[in-house]
Amino acid sequence: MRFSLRRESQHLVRQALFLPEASDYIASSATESLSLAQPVSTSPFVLGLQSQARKARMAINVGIHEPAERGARLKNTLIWIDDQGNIAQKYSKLHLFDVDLKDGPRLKESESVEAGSFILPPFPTALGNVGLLICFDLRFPEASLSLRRQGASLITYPSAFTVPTGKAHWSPLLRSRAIETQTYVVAAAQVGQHNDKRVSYGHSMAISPWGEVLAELDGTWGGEPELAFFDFDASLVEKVRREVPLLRRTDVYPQV
Ligand SMILES: O=C(O)CNC(=O)[C@H](CS)NC(=O)CCC(=O)C(=O)O
Repeated sequence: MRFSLRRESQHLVRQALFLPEASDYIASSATESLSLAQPVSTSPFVLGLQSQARKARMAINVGIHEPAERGARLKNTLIWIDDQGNIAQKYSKLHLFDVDLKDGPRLKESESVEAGSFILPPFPTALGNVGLLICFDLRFPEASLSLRRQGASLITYPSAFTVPTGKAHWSPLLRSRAIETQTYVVAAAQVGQHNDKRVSYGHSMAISPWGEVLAELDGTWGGEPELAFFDFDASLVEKVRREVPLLRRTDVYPQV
């Protein structure tokens, strides 16, 4: 599932493409996932995207797997390829998805993945200051609030949500993160059946800092990747923050 973002000015159209978490592959076991991971610098998948970004002069945000430095582990990593094709930023998922739902699925991300250890400070792009988080990170508002405090105007959550948790939580979580941080939220999502063990909920979404759903894809895999478009407007971020100032009571609760 693909997702795109467009910004237009009088003489210039700048675009960025947002792809889901684990866009390189979704494996059916920890062992298979470990065997498929490639270093970012030599991964044909990543090199191909870098070359496309360079040709199209378009930034690409994409989730991939990479081998961890130590041991037989992976990192669940998100990279920002700039419009010159360089890997400009890299973030690894902080919160690992270990769940055991009675009616399924059971997933233990920590069996193969080593958690990241830092929040990447938001970085300037044609779409304002972008903050990177991944999928299950969506359930931890501390991370997005920290990015907001550090100046983010857009936060991405590339995802591969499960169907039951997606039905129950996906849209309210995304809208809550956008409303409480007053940032754009972009969540490109895997969709459909990957293998015997994995199905993803889909419903890629872009949400405004006011909480409005600007673009949404459905939860069905039609055999071809789909694109949704929205426009980024930096002045809307300023407007929402000016109209509804969120002054925190950090004398009462901790600042994150
Ligand atoms: O496994 C891979 O290769 C890629 N990683 C994922 O798909 C991850 C870990 S299993 N999925 C999630 O975090 C879903 C979160 C979710 O569904 C929720 O928070 O409800």
